[in-house]
Amino acid sequence: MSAVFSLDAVSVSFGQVRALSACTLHVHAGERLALVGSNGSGKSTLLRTLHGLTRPASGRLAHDAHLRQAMLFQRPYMLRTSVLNNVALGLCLNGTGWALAKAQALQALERVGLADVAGRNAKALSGGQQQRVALARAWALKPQVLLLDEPTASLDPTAKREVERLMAEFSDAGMTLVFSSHNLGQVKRLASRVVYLEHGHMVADRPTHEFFNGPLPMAATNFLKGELA
Ligand SMILES: Nc1ncnc2c1ncn2[C@@H]1O[C@H](COP(=O)(O)OP(=O)(O)OP(=O)(O)O)[C@@H](O)[C@H]1O
Repeated sequence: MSAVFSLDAVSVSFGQVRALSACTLHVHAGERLALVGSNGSGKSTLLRTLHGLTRPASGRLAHDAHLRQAMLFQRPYMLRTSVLNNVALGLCLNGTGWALAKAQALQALERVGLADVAGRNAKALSGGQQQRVALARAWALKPQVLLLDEPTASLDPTAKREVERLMAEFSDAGMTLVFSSHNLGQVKRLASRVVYLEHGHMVADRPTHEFFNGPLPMAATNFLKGELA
C-alpha cells in the first residue's frame, strides 16, 4: 500500500515540553486512522505536524509534493459572512475564480445537507451546523487527506452522528482520514486503525479490532480500562 504521509523519528518540542518523541508512522491511502490518548499526549501536535502547521525539531516528514490535504478543528473558524461565502472563500484562496467558487461552494453545501442555509450568517449557525460548513469547505477543496482534530468534541449526539456519517461517506469516496478522538465508541465505528499516544510516544499502533481486543502494551491496556470504566 502506498503511504500518503511518512513520519520518521519525528520529535516536536515547545520550549522544555517534548510534545512528540521519535514518532514513526506511515499513513496509507484510504485509511481511517484514529489518534487516541489522554489530554496532552500529543494528538493535536501530531495532526498539526502532518498538516505542516508545526515544524519537527528532528526527524523527517515526507509526503507527495502535490498532496491535497485539509484540516478541521474542534471549533470551526467561521467568518462573519454568509455560509456560502465561508465555503467559496476557501476555494478562492486556492486560486478558483469567484463565480466558479460560489457554484462549487453550493455543491459542497448540498453535499453536507446545508444548501438551504447558504445565505445565512455562518456565525449564527449551531455548532453542529458550523462543523458541517467546515466539512463542506474541506470537501470543496477535494483533498486526498482530511485531518480532523476532535471534530465532534463539543457537539450533541445528533450533530455528532451527522458529522460521523459525513466522515464515513468521505472515506467511502476515497478520502484518507486521520482524526483524534476521546470517544472510543466513535473510534470503533469509524477507524480502520488506531494509534495510542502517551506523553508524546506512540505506544500502540494496531488495526481497530486488534486495538480493542488486545493484547496491547500495559500502558495502552490501562488507558482503555480507564476510559471504558
Ligand atoms: N503551542 C504550544 N506551546 C506550548 N506547549 C504546547 C503547545 N501545543 C502543545 N503543547 C504541549 O504539548 C503537549 C501535547 O499537547 P497536544 O495538544 O498535542 O495534546 P493532545 O493529545 O492533543 O491533548 P488534548 O486531548 O487535551 O487535546 C502538551 O504538554 C501541551 O501542553
